[in-house]
Amino acid sequence: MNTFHYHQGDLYCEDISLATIARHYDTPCYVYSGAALRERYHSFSNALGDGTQVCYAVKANSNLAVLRLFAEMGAGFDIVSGGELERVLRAGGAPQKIIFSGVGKSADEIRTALSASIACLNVESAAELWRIADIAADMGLRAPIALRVNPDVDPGTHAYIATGLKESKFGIPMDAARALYLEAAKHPALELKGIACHIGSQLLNLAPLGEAVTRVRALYEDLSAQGLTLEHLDLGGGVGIRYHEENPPSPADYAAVLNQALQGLAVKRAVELGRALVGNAGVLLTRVEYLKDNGSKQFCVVDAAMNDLLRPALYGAWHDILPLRQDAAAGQVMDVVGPICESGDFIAKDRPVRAEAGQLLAIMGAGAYGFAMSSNYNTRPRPPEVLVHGHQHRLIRRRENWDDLMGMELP
Ligand SMILES: Cc1ncc(COP(=O)(O)O)c(C=O)c1O
Ligand SMILES: N[C@@H](CCCC[NH3+])C(=O)O
Repeated sequence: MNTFHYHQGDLYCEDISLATIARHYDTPCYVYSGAALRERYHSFSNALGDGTQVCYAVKANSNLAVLRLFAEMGAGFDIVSGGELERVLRAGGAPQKIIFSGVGKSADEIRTALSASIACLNVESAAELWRIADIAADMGLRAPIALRVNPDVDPGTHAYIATGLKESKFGIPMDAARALYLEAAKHPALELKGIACHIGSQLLNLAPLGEAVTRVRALYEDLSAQGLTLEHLDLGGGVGIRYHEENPPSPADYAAVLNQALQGLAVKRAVELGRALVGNAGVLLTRVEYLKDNGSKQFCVVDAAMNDLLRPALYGAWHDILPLRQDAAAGQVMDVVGPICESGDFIAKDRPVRAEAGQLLAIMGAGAYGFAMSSNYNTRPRPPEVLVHGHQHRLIRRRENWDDLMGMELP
């Protein structure tokens, strides 16, 4: 699907030029394609088939309108906080399709999740398991749980987003999990539902995932042999996308890896996909403020910064930058930087960009972990978010104003 494409020299999102959107909402501004969000969800859910519940990982992009769109298509949700639970419920997500991951669930978050009757809490330590059991007993309920296991595989991704190595804070080591399941099975306030696992994000090679799923299967079969039959396997998320020249796995490749590792096993499956569903459905529009020549180095200073899109500063991540008006002339090699007072505030380093002051640019691949990781650093208002459907555009979150930024009234 050609979501973002040039038409007569102008960059379009679906049937509307991004320059029209930039004029309407000003910059910086996030723009998402409704058609691309739908297409990505359907591609994955069709490839994975009926036995697999696709749970959208809310952390990637938690805009309420985006969540509603996924809820309407039948998605479940993977949440990691009470705030994300509140968002999913407000967006109309079904509680019985919500799974709650994360290493540090507070007592309040656990109580709220149990009151909402969500599908499953993915437990990341023995201490958390017994906290959940105590709270559920106190509420007179049985808590539906899975243990998130740490399969100790190297996902071959950026160290900050690898989660399934034994030195990472996530999950419970396989052997400890085996013993913990048998202990948990005796607790009257715990209902053992499944096994969960997630090895990392932006996976481009799925072999480590296949290995992890094979280890999860072995645990499942071992527990079954001991009389503990679980209902589902939650195989995490992490499918990578193309930011630059990567060759990411297709939904069919992903389904094939899971099917191969689970061949012949009749058990329900869930996946927790974030980036692969939203990453390439969104862009961040920005305007060039100044060109600056420091003698040895040229800079293109734009009005978007690390507070709007943190990925380049945090991971050295690459995002393509396209002009909204195509220009045949060759670009000049520059650093594309924002107005924030940090040398780490860059969108791109040593990038050929054809830019002049006032020109509009699109930072591509910004639909996942873009707005979701934005902040008010340097007291900058967070940008608006806009959803496109065909020629229609709709504001789905307004730009923050000074009152939003101040946070309090002085007496
Ligand atoms: C437990 C869990 N589930 C799902 C995700 C979503 O990952 P991704 O956006 O890479 O699909 C993450 C993030 O890595 C995660 O930690
Ligand atoms: N924030 C990361 C992904 C984190 C995945 C969440 N566990 C990124 O932008 O690539």
